Amino acid sequence: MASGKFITFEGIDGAGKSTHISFVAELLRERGLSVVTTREPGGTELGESLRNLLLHQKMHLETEALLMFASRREHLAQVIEPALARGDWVISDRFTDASFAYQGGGRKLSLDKLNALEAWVHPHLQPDLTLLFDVPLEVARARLDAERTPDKFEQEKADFFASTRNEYLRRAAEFPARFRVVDSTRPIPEIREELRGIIAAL
Ligand SMILES: Nc1ncnc2c1ncn2[C@@H]1O[C@H](COP(=O)(O)OP(=O)(O)OP(=O)(O)O)[C@@H](O)[C@H]1O
Ligand SMILES: Cc1cn([C@H]2C[C@H](O)[C@@H](COP(=O)(O)O)O2)c(=O)[nH]c1=O
Repeated sequence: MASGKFITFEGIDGAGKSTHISFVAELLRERGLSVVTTREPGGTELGESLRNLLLHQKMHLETEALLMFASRREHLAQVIEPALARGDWVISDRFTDASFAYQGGGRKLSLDKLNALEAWVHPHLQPDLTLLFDVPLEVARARLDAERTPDKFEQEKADFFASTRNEYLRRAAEFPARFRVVDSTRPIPEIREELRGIIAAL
């Protein structure tokens, strides 16, 4: 049996990543693949409870990072690892790059601590492909403002998102074999064409 692959979607809030998840899942299903879509923080019953705390309650930045990785540990054990072992493909709306970008870049938690948590929680697993939906802050903010009541992260100021975006781009440059940076300022159909090409190449 062909082994499944692990694809993650990343970007600052409002970049447009969630818009494309069902499209990519459908592209894979059209090829006869079994696909699991999930998200972080969340993806399990415990993870969704942690998500509610993480998105709405103020906490120390290290508590925030630890809870992100606690949610991830449960997610890996209950959802991601069993799916990959079955040969399914897994698409996750955010994974560990978000911790580096938000807790590391945005909140300035040391990268050493994040590297240690990553090495503890998933020493041997990395996504096969990470799609980074990249937009300037103003574009992301305008998309969010049009939409919903902001959560704890979405209420952060522009410099937080500038640092978050920079850390995402820094990681994309550090791991070019895994990342594809998608210019998400373009119209949705244009982005979909690019995604079609990326998935075909995978
Ligand atoms: N390329 C695009 N052009 C115009 N609008 C877009 C584009 N992509 C997404 N949008 C719109 O922007 C809004 C935010 O998109 P989406 O929910 O996909 O963002 P997101 O990156 O997943 O945000 P979050 O991480 O906060 O959930 C939605 O209203 C969506 O329809
Ligand atoms: C996995 C993860 C997420 N976050 C932040 C990023 C977003 O602001 C929220 C999740 O909301 P979304 O609508 O699903 O994008 O959580 C984070 O700070 N650190 C993480 O590891």
